Amino acid sequence: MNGDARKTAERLTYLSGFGNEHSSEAVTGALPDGRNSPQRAPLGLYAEQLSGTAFTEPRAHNRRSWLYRIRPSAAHPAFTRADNGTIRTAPFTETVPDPNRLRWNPLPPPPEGTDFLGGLWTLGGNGDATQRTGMAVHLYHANSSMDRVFSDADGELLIVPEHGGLLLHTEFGQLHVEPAHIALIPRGVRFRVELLDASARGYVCENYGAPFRLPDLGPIGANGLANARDFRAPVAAYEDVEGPVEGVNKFCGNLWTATYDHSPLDVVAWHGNHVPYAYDLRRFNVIGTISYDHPDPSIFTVLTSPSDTPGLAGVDFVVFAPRWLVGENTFRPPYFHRNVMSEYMGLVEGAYDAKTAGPGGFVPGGGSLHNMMSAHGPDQETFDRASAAELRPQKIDDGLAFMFETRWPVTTTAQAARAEHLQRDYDDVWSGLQRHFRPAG
Ligand SMILES: O=C(O)Cc1cc(O)ccc1O
Ligand SMILES: [Fe+2]
Repeated sequence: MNGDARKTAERLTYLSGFGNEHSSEAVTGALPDGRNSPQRAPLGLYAEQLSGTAFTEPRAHNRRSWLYRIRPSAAHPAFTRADNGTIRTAPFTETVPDPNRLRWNPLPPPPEGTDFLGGLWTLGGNGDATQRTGMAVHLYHANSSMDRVFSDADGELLIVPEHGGLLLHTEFGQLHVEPAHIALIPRGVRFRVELLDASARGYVCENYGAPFRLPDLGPIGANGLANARDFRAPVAAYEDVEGPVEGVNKFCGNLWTATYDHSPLDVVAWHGNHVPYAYDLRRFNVIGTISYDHPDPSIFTVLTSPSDTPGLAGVDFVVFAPRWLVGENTFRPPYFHRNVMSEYMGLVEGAYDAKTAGPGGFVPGGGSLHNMMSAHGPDQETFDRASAAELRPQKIDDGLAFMFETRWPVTTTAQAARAEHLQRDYDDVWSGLQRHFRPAG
């Protein structure tokens, strides 16, 4: 337990909103007035732009921030290659794409002294980081805080803690996340992860494509799903540390390291819209049927990374949050289906309404992969129970599951395909489904 860090974490204040032009200064007067790059930036700081989209992308999607820092990021020696550990990056070519339904138990505990970066373990993904397409699914299990600073040039990181609180020290300031929260670290933003508990476990979606944004709401209207004001951006906070600090950079799939002679988390003020966020998934405004049928899970989209085809996401982040089920004459759990999209699902707490809970099932920290067109849906127990249930209004409040849903099939890494914690009997959850057909009615 890290008491001091927890106190710091609990006292943090934040800026509200998603995609705004935020601005923050840790020292009054550090932000230049009326221009981004004056001849001499205030307080002897260096001005630096960090781009999240091409300069020329449409204004509505353009992402960039201006950072005012003690030293410019350019002040570093050459990077040299470091061991990639258990991190893999797209293209994923270690195995062939698998049409089977796959499910894993949680990652086993790592050796003592494993930090967030060392504890990152790639399950699989798609696309190509050098083409800025696709995504990766990683898990993490760590028992030590980072004393190095990480940045990912390949994509943005959506962190979904399942166990253990995290204090994220980023260039933009600090963010505190606990299980049932998410953190979003944009491409290239440097950060280190301090653990608030003895260990930390969770999931990471690495998005190589367009930055995650809030989905359009269409006929839902101007409010609902994840409300922008519930996203929290950090206030500026800087480390004024002289002395060696290791910086690790993931670039086109490989880790590279350099020893800085100062902390690169030295941003005294910033403004812009390419910023990290935290969001509490319990704030998600769940919308569902108040008449009949089970709505498609797109209604639960928190964030989407669009591709070049409207409506076809590179990856959607979808949450199955506590909600009421009231559908009349309706099979209420997720239906049987074959989806053209590929679905990786994880569980933050409790149980999921399409799967029986318990050891050997879909458990917190575990995950399932239903690749495109794979036939899946409720397991036999769930089907039998829900087909016979009395359809009173029913509150689902015993779990928090999520899905990374992507337009491309997910190819697993060799370590995921061979993992000890892969459930080799997963198909059995559907094997007991009986025929009930009565041609005579
Ligand atoms: O497979 C799953 O459990 C995810 C899912 C949930 C749902 O409510 C409808 C479709 C779907 O793929
Ligand atoms: Fe599904």
